[in-house]
Amino acid sequence: MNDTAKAPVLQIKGLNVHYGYDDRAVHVLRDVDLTLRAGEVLGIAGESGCGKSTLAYASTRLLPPPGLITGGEVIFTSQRDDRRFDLLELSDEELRRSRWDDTAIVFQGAMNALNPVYRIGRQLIDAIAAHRPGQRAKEHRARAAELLDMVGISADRMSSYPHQLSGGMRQRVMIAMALALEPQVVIMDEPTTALDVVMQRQIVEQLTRLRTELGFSVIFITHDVSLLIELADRIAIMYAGVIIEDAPARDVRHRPRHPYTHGLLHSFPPLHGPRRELGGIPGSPPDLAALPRGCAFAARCPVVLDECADTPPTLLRPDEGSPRQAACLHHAGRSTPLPDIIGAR
Ligand SMILES: Nc1ncnc2c1ncn2[C@@H]1O[C@H](COP(=O)(O)OP(=O)(O)OP(=O)(O)O)[C@@H](O)[C@H]1O
Repeated sequence: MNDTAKAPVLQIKGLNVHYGYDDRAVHVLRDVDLTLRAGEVLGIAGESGCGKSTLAYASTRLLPPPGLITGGEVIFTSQRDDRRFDLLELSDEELRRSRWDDTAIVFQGAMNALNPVYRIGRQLIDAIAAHRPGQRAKEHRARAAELLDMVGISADRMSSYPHQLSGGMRQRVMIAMALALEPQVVIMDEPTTALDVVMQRQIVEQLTRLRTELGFSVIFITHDVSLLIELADRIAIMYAGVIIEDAPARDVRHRPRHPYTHGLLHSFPPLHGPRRELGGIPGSPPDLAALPRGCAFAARCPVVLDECADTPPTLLRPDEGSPRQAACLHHAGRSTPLPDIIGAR
């Protein structure tokens, strides 16, 4: 089955977020469209401040003030029954029922969200019991032990307090908690960033295995595109609050279309394969409160054209049915195969 043939499980459509109110509000997410398909790992990468966390929070209705969703839809389509709804339209009660059961979230620094005064077994059991009140305590306990085992932590650790576990183990407990109710979608925002490379690698491998075993879909957010290349089926690159490239991971790796993607790839050492020269991207992202009229990346772009200053590029497919999209004037209106402009220069 090709990438676009799988059923969509989460469709983010025209999502807009502002921070602040009145004429001082800053438009942070601008018309974001993104589709997560059944069983897929969709990676989202971009430098700090480009809106990745805002996207995760907004699409799960967890955006704290002064963030405000100012437009769009987040359609969840269950793969197990015939439920289909816009998460942004749910009542608080409906949202409470859907959260963790349909969509679970592991946030940045989630390992610090464990309560220091309760044993980890207790915290897992409480989370399961809150959503499965019909089950017996014995079943909750067995499920908690099974979940810990799934993430490679022995069940006798149930009686440990969070401070008795390493950072990597605590993060795995949080992943176990997210998987407790067998959600169909798991959103992970920088789940491995605070960990060392070895632990990061172990968690990513574990996640890949669990995804295959349990069949959930993942949105994995990180600033490290090299990590996504290992893990994701598809990668969306964000810059200044918009998606600027969305393509299968292998295409992002071998033939990035957007000069920003190309720059990101040369900002992190690859986890595998030949070494490449690390250049980084000179300059820094623009102030979202004062975006330029044309392409937001123009000032940093190594292949900028004159018209980039005035014409904002839109996310386009080279042709109907292509799994790739890029928002760059170099690619606008061209048919496949797109010339690899960046490589050619
Ligand atoms: N509470 C807030 N009030 C005002 N602006 C905010 C607030 N939180 C975030 N922003 C702005 O929104 C933009 C996007 O931030 P966001 O945290 O979503 O980016 P990110 O890509 O996840 O970055 P990081 O990787 O550093 O978490 C940034 O420019 C930030 O300054």
